[in-house]
Amino acid sequence: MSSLSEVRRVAIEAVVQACRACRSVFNQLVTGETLIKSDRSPVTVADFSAQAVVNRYLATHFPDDAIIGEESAQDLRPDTPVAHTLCNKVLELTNAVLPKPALTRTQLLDTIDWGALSAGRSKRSRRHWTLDPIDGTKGFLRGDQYAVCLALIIDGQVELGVMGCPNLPAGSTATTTTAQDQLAPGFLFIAERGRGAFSRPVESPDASVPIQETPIRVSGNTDLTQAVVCESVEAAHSSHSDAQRIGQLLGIQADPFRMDSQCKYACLARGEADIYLRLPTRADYIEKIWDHATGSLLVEEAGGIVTDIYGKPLDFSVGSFLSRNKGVIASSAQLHPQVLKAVQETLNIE
Ligand SMILES: Nc1ncnc2c1ncn2[C@@H]1O[C@H](COP(=O)(O)O)[C@@H](OP(=O)(O)O)[C@H]1O
Ligand SMILES: [Mg+2]
Ligand SMILES: [Mg+2]
Ligand SMILES: [Mg+2]
Repeated sequence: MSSLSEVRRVAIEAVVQACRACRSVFNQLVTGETLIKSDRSPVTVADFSAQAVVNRYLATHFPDDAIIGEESAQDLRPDTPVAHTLCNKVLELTNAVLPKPALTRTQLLDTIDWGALSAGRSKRSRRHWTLDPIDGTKGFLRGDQYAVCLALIIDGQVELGVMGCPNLPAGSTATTTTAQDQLAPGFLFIAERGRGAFSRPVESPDASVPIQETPIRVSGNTDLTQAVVCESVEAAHSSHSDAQRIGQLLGIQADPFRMDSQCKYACLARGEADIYLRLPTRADYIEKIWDHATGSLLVEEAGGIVTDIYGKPLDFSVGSFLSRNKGVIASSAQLHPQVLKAVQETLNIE
């Protein structure tokens, strides 16, 4: 079994290289490089490539570990010109960042599907990874925020989280990304259970200078009137109207800070926002583990609390879905009881 420091090192390297693949595609994404999945959500060549990159690192270093990743290679496998073009683009992007030897087409497809192809392992193993190769694909397509999110789960608990946020500026709650932000290195966040949460640039502007990690903490603000609430840009992912009513009840003055992806958890963890609300828009939607595993550990290790709208901790022990939870409320430990009370009053939860 590898040491935790080796696991941490590989996870960081995998996320850094996946961020590199995402960045390289962003400025050149053209029609035909995005697909609409059966649930009507988008997926791009960068999502596939980032999943291939991270899975390749994990499969090479930890061949016995199971992986639950968001994407599947199903749409790249058909013997059609569209699938071939897409697959070739993913292959080019992936091989540009992975160490040699280059993957073949078949190896690429099997690497993307590594988690599913080796699913038997997850039943036997106490530990598995979960990966969202691009969380916030809609943000990525708009040129706004997105995050490459990798987490290690052992016995149903998230033990390690690494989040790459290539477009995230330093300490600004601006919702749109400037051309300058896209040129900056962005931020990478690391959380280890019991060992704290840290921030560093995704890459060093100067390869000869070692990258420094800085510990991060949630905000110490206890004045709700001054609190900043963050929520999804997409109203379909979190109810903006319920959040507005909750904000009024709490006396919050500022407009919500809307941002795509788990960058919201990162902004909370580094004290830039005070509250993250993810309020159900449909009774039948169940959150996926890869949308929350990394971000929730980051906030907890930065001193915050993450629960669902019932006040229950997120339960990562039941497969790919957070089927025992509904919505998310995250904030500093001081603010959480008041926020939870306001959420429950507004949503008529007994
Ligand atoms: N009805 C819904 N409610 C909550 N989350 C949803 C949703 N439909 C899709 N999502 C998830 O919302 C994620 C993006 O979150 P956010 O709005 O915070 O950026 C998507 O991740 P991907 O972008 O990885 O597909 C997707 O999994
Ligand atoms: Mg998606
Ligand atoms: Mg996601
Ligand atoms: Mg995704």
